[in-house]
Amino acid sequence: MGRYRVRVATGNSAFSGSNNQVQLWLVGLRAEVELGLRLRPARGQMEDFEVDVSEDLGPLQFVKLRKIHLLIKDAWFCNHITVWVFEQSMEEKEIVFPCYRWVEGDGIICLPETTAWMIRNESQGLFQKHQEEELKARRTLYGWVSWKKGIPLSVAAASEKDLPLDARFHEEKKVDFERTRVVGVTEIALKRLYTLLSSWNSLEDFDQIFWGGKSALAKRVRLSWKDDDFFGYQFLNGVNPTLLRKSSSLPTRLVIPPGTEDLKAQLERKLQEGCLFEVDFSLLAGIQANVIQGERQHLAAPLLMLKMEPDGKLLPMVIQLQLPGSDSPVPPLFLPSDPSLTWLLAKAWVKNSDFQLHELQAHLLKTHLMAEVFAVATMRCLPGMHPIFKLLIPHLRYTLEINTRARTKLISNGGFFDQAVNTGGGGHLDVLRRATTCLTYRSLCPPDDLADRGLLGVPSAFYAHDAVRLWDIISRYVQGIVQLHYLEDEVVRSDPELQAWCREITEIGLCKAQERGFPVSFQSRDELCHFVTMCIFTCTAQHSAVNQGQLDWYTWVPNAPCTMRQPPPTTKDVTLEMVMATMPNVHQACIQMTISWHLGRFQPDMVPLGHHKEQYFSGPGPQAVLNRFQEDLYTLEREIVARNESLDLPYEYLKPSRIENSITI
Ligand SMILES: CCCCC/C=C\C[C@@H](/C=C/C=C\CCCCCCC(=O)O)OO
Ligand SMILES: [Fe+2]
Repeated sequence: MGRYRVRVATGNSAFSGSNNQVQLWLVGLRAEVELGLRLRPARGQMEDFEVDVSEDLGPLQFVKLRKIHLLIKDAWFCNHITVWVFEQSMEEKEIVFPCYRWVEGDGIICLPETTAWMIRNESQGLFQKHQEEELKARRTLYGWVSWKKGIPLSVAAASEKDLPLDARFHEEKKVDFERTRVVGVTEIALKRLYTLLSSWNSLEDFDQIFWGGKSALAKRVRLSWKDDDFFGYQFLNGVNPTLLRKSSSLPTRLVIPPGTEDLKAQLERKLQEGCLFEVDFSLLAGIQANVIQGERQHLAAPLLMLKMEPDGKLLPMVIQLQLPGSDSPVPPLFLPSDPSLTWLLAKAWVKNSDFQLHELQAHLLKTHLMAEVFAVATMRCLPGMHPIFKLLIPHLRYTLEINTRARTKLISNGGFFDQAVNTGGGGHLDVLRRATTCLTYRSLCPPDDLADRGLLGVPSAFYAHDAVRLWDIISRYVQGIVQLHYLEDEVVRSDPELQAWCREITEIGLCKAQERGFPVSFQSRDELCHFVTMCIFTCTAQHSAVNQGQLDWYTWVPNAPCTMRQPPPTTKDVTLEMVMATMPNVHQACIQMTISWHLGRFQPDMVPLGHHKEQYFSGPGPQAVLNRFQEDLYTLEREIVARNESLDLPYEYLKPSRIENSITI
């Protein structure tokens, strides 16, 4: 018996309130009581009321709530319920029941109090029963589907409308997203009209559709894209810093034609000096090129060799556009000393190939589709009271919807890839399949990946430096939360939901990825922390590193052409007509610019890394860990700002304030 003050907190997004009435119960260890209230929750409001309860409820474990609709069903977004208990001769005690979900229909929802997971073993199985019922319902809502064979599984939803309400964009996000789509489609139409009667026979003609440049760096790209150091820089710190690797030997595919022995000597010297680097696009070899509006597009599978200069500049040394084969046993090598248009076209072929692997492998597969697997497995295996659910859920916001939209608008039949990309028309799916077969656990963990690629400690590798710093900061955050809940390794080993989650990701979502180093169980807190750090890094920092740069590096189309309309050159006499006949046409270029802006622009409702408002945990321990996380991020922010001040090209994509807390675009 005692007096209780109850606070009902409603979400702040549009339509979060409800005209339906809400009924509440308090459930204690010894009894439960219906509070007899009928409140209509209002958007953004916290509504308090007090009740005297005659029964001895015992320690509160759940709040139960039900929305009652007479005529119209009106979903309610409940943030949380907080209860203060005033009992005789005891000081007031605050108990929080997090929700952060839509309450639909008229079923009863059970909210466990935030520390429930810690006391679940002593509480007569009440929590166990709740967890089982919750997961049973979640497994119905969140199903797996194989969208295309050979790539990670996805959520079972033909379009975003089929997703559960809790996985949908909130109103503000949806309105902004749809508005941007309309703006983009309108811009394409206007540019088509504007260029109908104009010439398209010089590289400067791309200016006709480059309206003002969507960013300062995009304007710089337009001015400097032809420069070799600017070209090389992008493989270190551009929109795709994931392919560059330090050479440990001359690649076997690099067949040196007779008469170019001095090139071989230069390469070997750079190799000995430890400053030879390479980017190999062999993954594209043999991929079927797209046919766009009846016009066959073309693909290459380049190898690019670069040298790291003492001043940190990365300069291209040689480009081989095709793998040696029966029809071309010694493919021509293109050099900086070639005629300027020839060398420019060879570099353009490299950047077109980089566009394919960036968007399909680095961006879509290694961030979006990985995050989707984490999201579906989390919803299917971890109950809301589980500490790893609470740790991860803020980093999974909106990902299922943005990925579902990508499947219906970008990589679908008739989508962006089919309309304007030379791997479109099905080749893009083969690239995804090939990339999936070489998707290792190590490649998703920067300390391992960058060590394997020889990029640790390279002074001008700013992505590499910032990625390792962020990894360490996120790792400390994850360890802080894990150590509060798993006091020894045995607790990890004996957590059935956690082990099921691990298996669901590796064996189901990633289709038996244990062969590629992914774990099928966690034997220690360290193993758990490493994996969860990878999850959060992938959903935040890594996506930021490969998404934001689309706006800066892809809106000046010649710098990263989305398609190539003529075969790669096989001789050195390249004309401007050949270059313009190869580059994307006006329509394709307009589509590329619009999509790059749509995906790379700053999201108005973005939540910066570590600054989500939802409080899934409570008590001083988790709050102290989160506070330390935010402090570490702010320290890194200041470090990056200071470093960037001395750079001609600041590297901004891993500034914590620019990293979104989840993949939402
Ligand atoms: C530029 C190619 C991107 C390839 C896919 C990589 C990552 C997925 C992407 C998500 C996009 C999701 C939806 C975009 C839909 C835009 C459609 C606009 C035009 C239209 O409506 O037809 O990550 O950002
Ligand atoms: Fe993205």
